[in-house]
Amino acid sequence: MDLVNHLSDRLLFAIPKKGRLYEKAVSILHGADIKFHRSSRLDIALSTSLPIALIFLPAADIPVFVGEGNCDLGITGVDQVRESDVDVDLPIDLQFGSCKLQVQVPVMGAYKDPKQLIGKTIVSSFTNLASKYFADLEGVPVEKMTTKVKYVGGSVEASCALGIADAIVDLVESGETMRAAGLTEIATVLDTSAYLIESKNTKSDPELIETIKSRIEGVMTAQKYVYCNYNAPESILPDLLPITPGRRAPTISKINDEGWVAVSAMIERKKKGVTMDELKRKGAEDIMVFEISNCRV
Ligand SMILES: Nc1ncnc2c1ncn2[C@@H]1O[C@H](COP(=O)(O)OP(=O)(O)OP(=O)(O)O)[C@@H](O)[C@H]1O
Ligand SMILES: O=P(O)(O)OC[C@H]1O[C@H](OP(=O)(O)OP(=O)(O)O)[C@H](O)[C@@H]1O
Repeated sequence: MDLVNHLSDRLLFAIPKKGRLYEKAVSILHGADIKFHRSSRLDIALSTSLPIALIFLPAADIPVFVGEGNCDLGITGVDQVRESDVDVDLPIDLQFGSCKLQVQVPVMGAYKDPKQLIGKTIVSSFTNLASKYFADLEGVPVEKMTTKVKYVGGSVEASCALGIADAIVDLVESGETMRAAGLTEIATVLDTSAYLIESKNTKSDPELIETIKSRIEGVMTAQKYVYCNYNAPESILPDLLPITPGRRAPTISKINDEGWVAVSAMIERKKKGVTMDELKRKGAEDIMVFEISNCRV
């Protein structure tokens, strides 16, 4: 099939083809009802529900494709955007892929402060960010700094033990990889998470871009909130409504029981246990919580 000929009037959306961001990025597409079928080994998939072509690319290449306008939208880590130094918009924090880019040194070694690494050798997959960090520490432009920054594409954490680095700059989430390699962090270069990124040079239909963004925002909201419903005597509503104020306001409905009402409101998922406890304590009954599979707010 000549896929490229089908792309001209489609919005191009770059998605990580593998690695840490792949599954969650695809689950956001599903949540946003962007349907597609990806044939095995094919890096382009046409959406069957919207005029979108999904382009599966390495997370590290996505900022450049979006920055140069080859793709209209993308999903990747802020770390990759900053490393590529491209000018793109970052409209939505997708609330996954959170980690820190950190300076790491051998636990038993002499280095306790990043300034002690000036003039030493640093290994990283993020050579631009690492270079800028150490140039700032030295107070000179990157071209004039004495610290050497070398590129390694993977297993960066082995570099100190192998004797090719005094320190590394690498991503840390749980810290397991770092600790297993006998390293500890002494500074943070960047906090990162996955974002929807948007080209500043897109020629795609602005309405379609707004639709996609609004759907993805809906997925984010559906993940953040659950729907809470309870019955209560109308007389105690002043005690209960401050616990469930809703995003805009709670819905209050009459029920077929004199003096009683039903209340429903979106509540924050992470507070649902505490919210239900408090409602019960203050006199609410029949308290139920439902998943929100999707929404527009
Ligand atoms: N341990 C982690 N926890 C959370 N997010 C991470 C972690 N490691 C990487 N990321 C995020 O995922 C992005 C892609 O990292 P990943 O290691 O999956 O890269 P990859 O090179 O595309 O895949 P692979 O390592 O399989 O070759 C990173 O730029 C970062 O934003
Ligand atoms: O703090 P942790 O939870 O251990 O995560 C950190 C590790 O995750 C990433 O690598 P990944 O496992 O994706 O493989 P890679 O080294 O091949 O990039 C990163 O490069 C670290 O090595």
